[in-house]
Amino acid sequence: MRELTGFTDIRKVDAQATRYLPGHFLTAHDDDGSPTGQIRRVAYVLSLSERWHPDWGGLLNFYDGDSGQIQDTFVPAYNTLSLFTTPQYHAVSTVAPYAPLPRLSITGWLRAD
Ligand SMILES: O=C(O)CCC(=O)C(=O)O
Ligand SMILES: [Fe+2]
Repeated sequence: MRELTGFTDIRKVDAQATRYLPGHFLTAHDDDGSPTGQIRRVAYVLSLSERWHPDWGGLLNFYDGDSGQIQDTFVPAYNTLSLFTTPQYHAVSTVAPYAPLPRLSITGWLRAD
């Protein structure tokens, strides 16, 4: 991961398993860990929902700063690892009431603290 990302000071990784059900969401935030002493170089999302349709929500949207404009979207895709540098504004859109599956993933940060 150091070689892939170019951050040679990465020395640990944390992880959390997440399960978004209909109605779940994550509002815009930038993953800045400095208030708690964490140095988060790269965020990752390992998507584990076996199939997913964008109509079901749960989209990982990236904002252009805090302007509210969406500049990129990652749709959950099974067994796909998404990486992005932090801090960067992003959010997970609300999972639709009719989504037939939970949005499953393992997420965390590659850290230099
Ligand atoms: O689950 C995702 O796609 C992103 C989660 C996230 O942004 C976070 O936990 O900080
Ligand atoms: Fe995040």
